[in-house]
Amino acid sequence: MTHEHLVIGFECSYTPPPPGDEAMAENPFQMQHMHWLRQHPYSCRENLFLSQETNALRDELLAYKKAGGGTIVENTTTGINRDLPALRQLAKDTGVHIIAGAGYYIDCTHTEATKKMSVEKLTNSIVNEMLHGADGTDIRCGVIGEIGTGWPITESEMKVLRSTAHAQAQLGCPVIIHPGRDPAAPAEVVRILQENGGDISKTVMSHLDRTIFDEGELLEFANMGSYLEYDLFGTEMLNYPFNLKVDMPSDSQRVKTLAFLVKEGYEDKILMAQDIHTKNRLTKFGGHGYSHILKNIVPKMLTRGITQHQVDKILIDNPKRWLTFK
Ligand SMILES: CCC(=O)NCCS(=O)(=O)O
Repeated sequence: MTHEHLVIGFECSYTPPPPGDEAMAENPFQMQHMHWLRQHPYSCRENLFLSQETNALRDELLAYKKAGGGTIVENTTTGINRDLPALRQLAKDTGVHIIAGAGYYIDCTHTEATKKMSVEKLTNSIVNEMLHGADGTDIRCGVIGEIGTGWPITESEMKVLRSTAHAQAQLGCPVIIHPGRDPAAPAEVVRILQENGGDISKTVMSHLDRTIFDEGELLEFANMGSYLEYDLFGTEMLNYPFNLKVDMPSDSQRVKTLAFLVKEGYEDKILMAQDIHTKNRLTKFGGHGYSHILKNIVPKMLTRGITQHQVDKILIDNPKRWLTFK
């Protein structure tokens, strides 16, 4: 899985509940609220602290391993409460390889100190997280990202993008991007990375499921050469609170889009994940858990014209190639 979170505090994305449901914001987390939480995952404060569920996460990772999973890229960057010692402990306890992410999430999580940093300083901080260790530990990150960008891209996000490209040019390492919620956002980020010496063939564009809907626009973007990541498998909701104009696709629609991209020749560029970042998605609380793709989505893909060989490319070969330093 190339885009997951295990230990994350996502309070930056808190969104007030719809009128009439205000009390849900502070309600303790309860099983009887699970349907509501699936529809409004960012409107109950307690749901945003996946980091409180270390024991459940250990069980999740053991179940993931049993389902055939070997590695998880954990994309929690500075701003959303990265906890590298906790990740190291989870990896030791379960034998699942966990690859941590370097760099910074979206603008609203940048501190004043981060906003004041020059591109050179930001580059050095990212390179340091990759080569020597992050957050005062000796734990080195294995990818840059998820690097957070909004729409429009802010000045501070622009500096982080430029420093990401400079760090990638130095290290030959994998990069993963969280684009803004506009169909034009992914291409704009790719252009900025390219102009600053980034390697697009080693860059993942995340969250395409909620970003590009038109097939022509998708092919145009695919042609720019990044990996194309569909990473919200398991998330089905009526009203997507971060952009009410967007209809969040179902898992069946996601599989249809993957089959389309495979038919168009992009099987070497597709990546998949579940981007779990709230508590309600854990199996402990009746959610789909980290094994959803392996257990439920792969069998569906095989019934929709995607071969086992192509599934292996998407789940094994493509992640391996992306994660290998040049
Ligand atoms: C930290 C998790 C994250 O950024 N997830 C993306 C959610 S969405 O923007 O695709 O809704």
